[in-house]
Amino acid sequence: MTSTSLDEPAAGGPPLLEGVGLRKTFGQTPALHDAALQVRESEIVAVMGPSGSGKSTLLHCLAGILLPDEGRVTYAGRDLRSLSDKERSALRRTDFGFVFQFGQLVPELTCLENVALPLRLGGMRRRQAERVAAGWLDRLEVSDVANKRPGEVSGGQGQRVAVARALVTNPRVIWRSRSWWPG
Ligand SMILES: Nc1ncnc2c1ncn2[C@@H]1O[C@H](COP(=O)(O)OP(=O)(O)OP(=O)(O)O)[C@@H](O)[C@H]1O
Repeated sequence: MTSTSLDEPAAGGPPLLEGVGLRKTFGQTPALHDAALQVRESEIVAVMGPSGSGKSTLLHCLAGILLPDEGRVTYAGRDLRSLSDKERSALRRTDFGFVFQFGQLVPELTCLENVALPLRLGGMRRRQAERVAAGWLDRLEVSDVANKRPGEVSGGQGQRVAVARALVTNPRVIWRSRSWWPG
């Protein structure tokens, strides 16, 4: 598994997000072995590697979704392990935008409600949250599916709705998880 910076990182300054010495094992299966990654403000990074090499596990540890067995993750100078579950959830809601590989949208909600969900969870009123969400659906060119449920839209439309939901809170870190495909 390797990481590549896709642009010139902002010069100097500490990394916004850093993982050091990360290890994670699921039962007998080692997923991460001494993994490390640094991301600076405004930097775009691709993590590449074969299926099962630990990319999702790495991203989940860096985002505080999973706690590594060993190692440290620091975001904006704060060690994620020092935060409570509630604080880590709040951080994910406000600072991280995630586009998952599968099953990311809530099937019972319309696409508009899915995009508005992070804002609603943050306490925004429905009408305002849906107005902001509608703006993102428009930017992603999927306004026409706003009132459909995820099961009624194409795979590409669903991915765009998921991207809109990841961006709706203006997060500082955006994750896009997708399997590497050889060839
Ligand atoms: N919840 C889990 N329980 C048990 N094993 C797991 C779990 N999640 C991941 N693994 C195992 O950990 C290893 C790394 O998985 P991970 O999902 O991080 O790989 P990946 O590089 O993201 O794969 P892909 O490109 O196929 O999505 C694999 O061997 C996988 O089977």
